[in-house]
Amino acid sequence: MKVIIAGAGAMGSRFGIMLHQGGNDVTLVDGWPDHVNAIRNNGLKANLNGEDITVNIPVMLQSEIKADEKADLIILFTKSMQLDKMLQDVKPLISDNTKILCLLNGIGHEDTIEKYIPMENIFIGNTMWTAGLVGPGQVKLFGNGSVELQNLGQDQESAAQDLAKVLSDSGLNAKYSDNIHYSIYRKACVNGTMNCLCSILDVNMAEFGATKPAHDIVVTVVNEFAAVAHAEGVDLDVKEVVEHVESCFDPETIGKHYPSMYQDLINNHRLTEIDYINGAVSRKGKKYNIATPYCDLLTQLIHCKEDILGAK
Ligand SMILES: NC(=O)C1=CN([C@@H]2O[C@H](COP(=O)(O)OP(=O)(O)OC[C@H]3O[C@@H](n4cnc5c(N)ncnc54)[C@H](OP(=O)(O)O)[C@@H]3O)[C@@H](O)[C@H]2O)C=CC1
Ligand SMILES: CC(C)(CO)C(=O)C(=O)O
Repeated sequence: MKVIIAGAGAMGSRFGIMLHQGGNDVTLVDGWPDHVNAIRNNGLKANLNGEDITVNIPVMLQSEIKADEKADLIILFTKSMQLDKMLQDVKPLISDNTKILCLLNGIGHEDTIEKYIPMENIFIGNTMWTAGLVGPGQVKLFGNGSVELQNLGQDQESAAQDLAKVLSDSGLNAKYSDNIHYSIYRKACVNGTMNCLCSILDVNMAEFGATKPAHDIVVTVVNEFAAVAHAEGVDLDVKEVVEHVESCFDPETIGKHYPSMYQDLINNHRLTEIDYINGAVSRKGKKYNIATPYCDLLTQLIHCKEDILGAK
């Protein structure tokens, strides 16, 4: 299958490597010249569960995209803020049959994708895989993960099942979800707690989980997400979601991971996706007249930290 990874940072590199190793014809597309040049000149270097590997995968800058080769599948892995621009740039690679899979963290990306792609070709989901960008052309990948996905268009369930199989055949452990909006809110609860709190407190997920107030904070934030989700017709099982969030504390699984927001803000002084996670819940709370004080404060604290660190 001809797969384009649109946004080949940490996660795009992980999916690119695994799909390439699984026998797919993968091309990476990214907007960061140093990263693209490093991969082109030296291969994509990864520390995969402790083993150093180099993988040679074709790579191009968004500005180098040509219309001569159409993709079967485009996996979107930009940061939320870059999604619209990436969709505009990959247009030449899209035919009537090209499927688009969005696995970004955050809520509401389908509103952006629908502007460019017909509904029957859109598939959305989320992932518990992790990845870290060490520097241009270099990633660190450890632990296990999973993917959940579903079709947005009607009558596309079998296409979504096929897509899950393509990912699973490459070890990505993907499942069809019959209620992807539930799964997306459930994952957003993980990001709405772990990403901002680890960044503010300067800790990894296991270290946050070991603090006494961690459980109460997680419960309060998840309840705010659940209230807003309910107003949108998605009924979260709060107890189950809290358990899912707290499973990330385990140092034997992904507890030692510093969430992607930490990597952006603390390591690289880059702007964060907070407005698509807790910030989205705050905005929706205002729309539905639901109080979301923890999400409001966490969003503002992350914006304070972006200002303090001069994030760009
Ligand atoms: N990392 C993780 O463990 C996980 C991340 N996610 C989600 O996946 C999506 C992609 O995240 P992730 O792979 O972490 O994103 P990355 O920050 O690693 O990469 C995203 C893009 O940011 C740009 N970029 C990153 N670092 C630099 C830098 N130092 N200098 C210049 N440009 C840079 C590059 O694009 P450009 O130059 O075009 O701006 C890159 O394609 C997000 O929605 C994230 O929340 C989901 C699960 C886990
Ligand atoms: C790994 C995980 C689940 C942590 O919140 C994540 O999605 C991220 O790092 O953004």
